[in-house]
Amino acid sequence: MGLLRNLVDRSIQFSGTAKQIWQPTCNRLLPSIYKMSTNANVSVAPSHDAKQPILYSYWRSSCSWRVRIAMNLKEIPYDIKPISLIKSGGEQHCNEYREVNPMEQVPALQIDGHTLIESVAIMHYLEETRPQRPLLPQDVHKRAKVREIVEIICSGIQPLQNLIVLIHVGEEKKKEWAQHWITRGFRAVEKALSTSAGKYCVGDEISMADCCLVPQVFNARRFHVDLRPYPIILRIDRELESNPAFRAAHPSNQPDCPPELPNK
Ligand SMILES: O=C(O)/C=C\C(=O)CC(=O)CC(=O)O
Repeated sequence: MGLLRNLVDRSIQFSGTAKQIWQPTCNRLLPSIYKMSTNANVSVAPSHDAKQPILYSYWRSSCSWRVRIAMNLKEIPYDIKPISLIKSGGEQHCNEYREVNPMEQVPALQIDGHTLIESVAIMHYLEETRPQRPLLPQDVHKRAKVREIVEIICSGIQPLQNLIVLIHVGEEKKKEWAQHWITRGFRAVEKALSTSAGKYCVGDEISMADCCLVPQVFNARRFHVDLRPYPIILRIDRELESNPAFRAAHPSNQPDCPPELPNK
């Protein structure tokens, strides 16, 4: 399996025709390969095992992605139930899903007989019930720093550039709008990191802040934000790129990722 995984991992270095042929195959293979190595069960149907958590997720929802990373880091087995935010006007708005998440957003997590919504609340629940591989530091000041970075991203950036807001802003203005709010927030994140970062956002241990940062960097790239003014953000993103828990949670490794990635 190590060899196969290595081969698939290396496919991201391919370019041109080789990439066109190999990449769709990889997109299909990766979920099962990562499933073998990270416990993330990516079957589309809900699990028959009532104890197995179900994560309602969309491949490039950054909020779903945060939770996928946290689940993978803590090695919690789970099934993914994809909710398409775009198909037929958005499956998140259908009556059945509104019962799961009245906010009509992803993620939602069914776990321990409860349905939880809101990615940060979910990460805290996981932290409190599954303390293995902690995502908050012991030191109170470091914990405050983690929460500060989480808050900047999850309250100060992402909600301003999420799908419902961009639909409201309109096709013509959405890129500039997203760039404005991401740039404003990343200035603050970079400043926070200048005193808190070690190898990762806060010191040398991966925390909730890293679970939130990496998906937000993906969004920044999607909206063509100039990331050169944020060298610490870029360094940490690069550092985490090869981490198996982060790789398995990446949009391109999700069962609902389209074979041809949309370019906007
Ligand atoms: O594929 C799409 O076009 C629709 C939805 C998204 O991107 C997800 C978001 O709303 C962005 C986010 O989670 O930050």
